[in-house]
Amino acid sequence: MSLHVTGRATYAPSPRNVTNSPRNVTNTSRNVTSSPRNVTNASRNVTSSPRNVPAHPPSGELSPPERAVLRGGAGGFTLHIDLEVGPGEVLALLGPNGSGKTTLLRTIAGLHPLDGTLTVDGEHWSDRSPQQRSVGLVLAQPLLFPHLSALDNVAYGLRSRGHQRAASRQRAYAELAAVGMESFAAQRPSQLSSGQAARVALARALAPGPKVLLLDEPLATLDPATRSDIRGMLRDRLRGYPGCTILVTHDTLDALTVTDRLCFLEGGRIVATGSPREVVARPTTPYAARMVGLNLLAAEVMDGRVLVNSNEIQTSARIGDGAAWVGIRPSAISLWPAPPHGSPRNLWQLIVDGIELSGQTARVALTGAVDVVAEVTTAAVADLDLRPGAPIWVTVKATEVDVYPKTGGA
Ligand SMILES: Nc1ncnc2c1ncn2[C@@H]1O[C@H](COP(=O)(O)OP(=O)(O)OP(=O)(O)O)[C@@H](O)[C@H]1O
Repeated sequence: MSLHVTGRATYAPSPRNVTNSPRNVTNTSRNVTSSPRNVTNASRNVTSSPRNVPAHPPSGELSPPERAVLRGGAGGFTLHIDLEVGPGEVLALLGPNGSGKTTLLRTIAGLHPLDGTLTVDGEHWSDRSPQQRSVGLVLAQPLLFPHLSALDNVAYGLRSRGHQRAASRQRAYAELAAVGMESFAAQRPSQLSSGQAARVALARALAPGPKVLLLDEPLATLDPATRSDIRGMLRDRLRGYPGCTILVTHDTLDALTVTDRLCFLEGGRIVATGSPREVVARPTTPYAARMVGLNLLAAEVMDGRVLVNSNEIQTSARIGDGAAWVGIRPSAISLWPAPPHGSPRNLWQLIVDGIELSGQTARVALTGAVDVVAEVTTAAVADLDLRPGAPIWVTVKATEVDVYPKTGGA
């Protein structure tokens, strides 16, 4: 099973979009909460539930932020995509708000038109209706049918595809067992915790054996402890799934621990891809660097000298001339009240821009000749009397500065 999607998906700038937009159907909170039908079979949203499709919402009915989202901004939006997902591969789709992640999922599910081609398992899907696509979908809200048991929620997709009741329930039971929920088979959604409901939602999406599994921030609404639990379950369950999975997330841990490959979207384009290991070691976009907590500086290498904002950076790395990235781990940055002496190192006097505490560690944003974040102990914050606006001496050993070409890395 493999998936290849290439082409464009566009939202026109015209406000007329509001009346036709598929986004009206699945993504506004009104639709999501009003009908669980939205979830189990993406196609149903569009065709079979008029309740969900406000044909001509009176202009006063939408709030200004809702209208802005539906319009896609004054200039509209175009997703340019060329993406392959291999058999059994779990791909993380990452990027800032509005970069096109959900649009890509919707395009694959057939809920948004594609000007291009989509092949899955060698079959052309571009002209198929959403109903004809073998897609499982999980959203942030599990949206289970409240009047059905967990078992019948999971069996629903099979039943609606014409499978016998007994066979559907047997399969549904196996799917519940695969996510550790067999003992909750008879429970109604109102009797389940948020984590249990998330497990049932995954079982429901996988029960019909879809070729493609689309997960749009499935852990986003869970509390941290449940999230960590469900993240482990997701990783285990997906390991045995032969189809193609795309997981949209804003969470670094989800991306690094659940997926095989990371794909970064920005402004509707793929700007970087790489394995979790590659992205952690050498991110190539500021967004990716922030996600993995690395300082990333745009540099130019000229005659072997590495320049950031015309400041030379000392590094033991050697690369050819041209555009490059400089990567510095926050923990490799040392702060001093006065300039220290010693081995070859970078020395700057910078200004403290902000301080964030997390347990025993503080992240100190620094600005000046270079803009970096340093990670120090909270004790150091007190000892150095760090506060926004204060000058501070900053060193980084040459051996701690990685330099790589802008075209390399992930
Ligand atoms: N129905 C629509 N009509 C017009 N523009 C839309 C519509 N839906 C989304 N857009 C615009 O398309 C762009 C991409 O939106 P999309 O929801 O795909 O982003 P995203 O990366 O999933 O964002 P987030 O992380 O906030 O969920 C945004 O500029 C958005 O405003």
